[in-house]
Amino acid sequence: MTFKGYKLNIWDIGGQKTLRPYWRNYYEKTDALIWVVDSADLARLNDCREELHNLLKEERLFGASLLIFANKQDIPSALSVAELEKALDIASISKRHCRIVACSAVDGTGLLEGFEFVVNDISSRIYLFS
Ligand SMILES: Nc1nc2c(ncn2[C@@H]2O[C@H](COP(=O)(O)OP(=O)(O)OP(=O)(O)O)[C@@H](O)[C@H]2O)c(=O)[nH]1
Repeated sequence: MTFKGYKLNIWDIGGQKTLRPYWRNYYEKTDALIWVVDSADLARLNDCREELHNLLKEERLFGASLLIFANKQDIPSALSVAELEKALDIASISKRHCRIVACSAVDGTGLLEGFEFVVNDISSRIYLFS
């Protein structure tokens, strides 16, 4: 995908438990993590928080920008960004460029805002070190 003149190579990696051991195959040279949360699925929030915080311990991902998409905002019962920040303990994520953006993959809300954050954050890093 090309966005704002940058070519993005994006891998959609399944979140199911059986697929999680394969996540490690994608850590090398990853510039950004996009963590998509089902904001309407309260039952999986604890698991979601634990997996996210475990993933962030991975040394090879220390430099990666983190975008959290609070997806499914089109569903009336979806948690707000503020509620998700609390449930996922986002405040404890330090030393990392992190943004949480409300979105809906169904109607497209928030997707541009999220990708703009990712691309701006990565590009500012690239220019800083080049
Ligand atoms: N209402 C609504 N439904 C959505 C939205 N995004 C995805 N879905 C639905 O949620 C279901 C699961 O979507 P997937 O894209 O398969 O979810 P996934 O997270 O990629 O699943 P894994 O790859 O197994 O982790 C599908 O029925 C989608 O249509 C959204 O923003 N709003």
